[in-house]
Amino acid sequence: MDFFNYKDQQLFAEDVSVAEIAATHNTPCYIYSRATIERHWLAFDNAAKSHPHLVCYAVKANSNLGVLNVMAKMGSGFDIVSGGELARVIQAGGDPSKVVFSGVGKTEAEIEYALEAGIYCFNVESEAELDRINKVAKELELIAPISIRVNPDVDAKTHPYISTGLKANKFGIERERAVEVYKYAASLDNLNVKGIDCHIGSQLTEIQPFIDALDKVLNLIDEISAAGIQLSHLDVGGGLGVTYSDETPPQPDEYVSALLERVADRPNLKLVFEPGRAIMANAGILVTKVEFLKQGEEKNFAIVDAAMNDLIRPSLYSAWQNIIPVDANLERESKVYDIVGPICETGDFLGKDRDLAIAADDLLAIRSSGAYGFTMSSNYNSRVRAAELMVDGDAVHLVREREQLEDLWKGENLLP
Ligand SMILES: Cc1ncc(COP(=O)(O)O)c(C=O)c1O
Ligand SMILES: N[C@@H](CCCC[NH3+])C(=O)O
Repeated sequence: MDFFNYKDQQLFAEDVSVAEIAATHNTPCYIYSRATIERHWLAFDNAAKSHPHLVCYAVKANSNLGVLNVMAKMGSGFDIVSGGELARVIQAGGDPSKVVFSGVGKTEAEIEYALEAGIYCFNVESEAELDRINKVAKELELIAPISIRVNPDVDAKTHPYISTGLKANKFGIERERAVEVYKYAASLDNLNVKGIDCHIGSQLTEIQPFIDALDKVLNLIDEISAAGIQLSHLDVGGGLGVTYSDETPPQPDEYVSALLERVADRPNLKLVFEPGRAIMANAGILVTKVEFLKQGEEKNFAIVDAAMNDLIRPSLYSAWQNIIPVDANLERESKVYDIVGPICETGDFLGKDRDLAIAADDLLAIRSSGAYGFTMSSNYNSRVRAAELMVDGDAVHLVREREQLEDLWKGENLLP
């Protein structure tokens, strides 16, 4: 079921007309659907019911407090990569004891904050990090729960910028050295070695790389166990892809079932999932208004009021996201356009060569923008950041106000 759909050729978010939201809250704005978030999160959780598990939503995909609050209310765990994300989880009512802390560069201050908050586990990426966590835990007279992220050297067959499980990537510990590093971790007094972790990349559209990585990690768990270290959980990371155009990734329940099959003979090994994109991407759209249509010598441009600072995926990864009219009932001449923003970069585009029937002042919706949309936005060109709205049935909640131009324009005289 798609909660962003046309009714009488008008785009709706659940029960609310997108044009009405744009009229009230202005553009560009992100609109999220609560029902979609819940449906996607539950797809993971329900599919894993038969096995001990924890779904830890990857906060980096979308850290809006309203979004986190929807997840917290369902009992979700969270995968974080900074102290800032932990603060947001706590502010949104999330349970710190269900938080896993990933990332290669945790600072002492972040480790201290997470230890005091009582998180579930640190996913550790190097020996130097083990030493740092041990040191901070000792100073606080606490024991830090840890997993080690292992790099299984599996090709995720995704965009090179978002592939993380190859030897050439900065993430995790090489498979060959893993047992040795586990022994080292177990020798440190203020660490509790609880689990193992792996994450091979994002936007994976095939199941096989996940299975290959899992099999390698299960093998490793046996080796670690033979070395006298018993692990109680396996964090399989995130990375399940979504449909942006014609990709056919496995559905969350297929993905979870395929992984569960491999651990059926390990009923005490808790599985941790870290999905981000699969929950949020298609739970959000970015709405933008056409400012001008411009005829170039070789191309037609639709200059819109959203830009690469609002949604950087097309510029950064050449990502394709569907762009559709909010009102599909307008009489317009159809042309092929590049949809571009006002930023002073040739790379500032949201879509290229799109067949659209539009005119100035029309509204467009950029689909699949709920993940890695607002969280990767910036103030580049001193542009204000978009508002974020959450639709819940027929109610619309402003879950983050648009930044105000005045705040940017006030300026202070910083020179003596
Ligand atoms: C460690 C870790 N976990 C989870 C995720 C979430 O990934 P995705 O949004 O692809 O599910 C990422 C990002 O790729 C990650 O680096
Ligand atoms: N930001 C990326 C995904 C990176 C995943 C984070 N580990 C995207 O938009 O596709």
